[in-house]
Amino acid sequence: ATDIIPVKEALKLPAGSTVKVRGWAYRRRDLGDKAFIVVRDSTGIIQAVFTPDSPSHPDARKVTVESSLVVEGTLKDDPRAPGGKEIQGKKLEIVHLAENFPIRRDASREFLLEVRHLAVRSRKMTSVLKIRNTVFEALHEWFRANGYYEVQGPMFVSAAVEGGATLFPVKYVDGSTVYLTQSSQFYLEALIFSLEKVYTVAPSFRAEKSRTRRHLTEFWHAEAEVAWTNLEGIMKVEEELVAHIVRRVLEKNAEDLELLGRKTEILRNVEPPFPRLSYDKAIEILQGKGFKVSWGDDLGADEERALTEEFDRPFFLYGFPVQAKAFYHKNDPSRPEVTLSADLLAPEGYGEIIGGGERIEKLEELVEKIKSFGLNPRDYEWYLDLRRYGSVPHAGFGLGMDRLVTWIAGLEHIVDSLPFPRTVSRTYP
Ligand SMILES: NC(=O)C[C@H]([NH3+])C(=O)NS(=O)(=O)OC[C@H]1O[C@@H](n2cnc3c(N)ncnc32)[C@H](O)[C@@H]1O
Ligand SMILES: [Mg+2]
Repeated sequence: ATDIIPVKEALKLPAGSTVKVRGWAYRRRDLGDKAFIVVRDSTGIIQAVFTPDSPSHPDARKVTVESSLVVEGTLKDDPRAPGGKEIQGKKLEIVHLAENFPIRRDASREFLLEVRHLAVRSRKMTSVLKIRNTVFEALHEWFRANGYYEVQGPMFVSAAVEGGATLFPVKYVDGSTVYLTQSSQFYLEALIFSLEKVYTVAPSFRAEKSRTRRHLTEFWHAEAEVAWTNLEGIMKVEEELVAHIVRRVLEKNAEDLELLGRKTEILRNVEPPFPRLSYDKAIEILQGKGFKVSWGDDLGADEERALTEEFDRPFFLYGFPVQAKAFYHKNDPSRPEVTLSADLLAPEGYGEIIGGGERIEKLEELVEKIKSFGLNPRDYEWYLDLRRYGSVPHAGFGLGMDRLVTWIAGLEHIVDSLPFPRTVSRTYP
């Protein structure tokens, strides 16, 4: 009996080989009395043709798109077929005859989101998911190879990390109101007193009102925290990590990047050290480009997009004004109006993929900062405790995994970077 092999392996065999593959009918058409079925499995697609002399010909003509099946036959070279080979079908087992598959080639973007549970079968989505897999795998690989411990923070939390405006309140079992986590940062800061270098990969939740191509309401957030280090130290971690991830995708997903039509030259520039641009200089550049920005303003997607035009690789934007960053950022002692913060911006218009910096390690300074932001120190009691018992200089960052995948894969919209996106207007399927 012939063993079932992946489509990708079958395509490597010489003409005349007997092959057996299984998967789903990706395409289906009849040409005269020949029944053509393009079989898809997780490794690729291959065309099979059944002619009237094959006992399976009647079944082949019954096959509908997305029917699950097993096909056996002899390989023949055919430059017109995908992968340059075609199976001369001998045997066909229909595992399940699909009902009328609702996705057509001209399906709208909105419809494809509505039936995302079926649209994930597309070759584009399959390639994106393989790239996403490599991004997550490479991130864990780098952290593990560099002495970090993987830890987990809670998803139910009691206070905002990144401002109250994007908190999702949840009615807890005891009737109290808690929130979905915006960031595991504070919990990582607690854990460095045990493990010194920690990271986590978990969902974070933001009730973002803005409909943009880079905001989700639930996104995958890789965060790290490192004791004894500073802004420069954490930027070095970030650039080595991102360079490692991009290198791995270039190594392992060349075919996927090609299927997506992704030009990869710029990804080959992703080697440390990344350029560093001060916020001051960024404001000058933007004003020079005609943007109506003044020093102190936060920078939005348009401003970031304009800045990325100055670079052909990811770059750090550092030294944000105090009022443009969250309360926990440490003020620069030599210039108290700015923080020891840095965002990492991806080129080609993608903008911010990482936010991070040095944390305030002195109790009094942190209490003052919390109050100056109009927040109540009592809401941050346990976080303040971390400054009462052997406080240390420390820094960390948060990397948006979906944004990173969007940039590396060269996607139009962040919703295309993960299987089941959650946005302002979508929580289905
Ligand atoms: N441990 C830390 O220092 C992380 C810090 N508390 C934090 O949450 N920073 S951040 O708000 O800039 O978010 C970090 C990154 O998280 C991503 N991010 C942030 N918000 C979103 C939304 N809404 N959708 C998708 N991705 C998002 C984006 O890449 C940001 O650069
Ligand atoms: Mg940010």
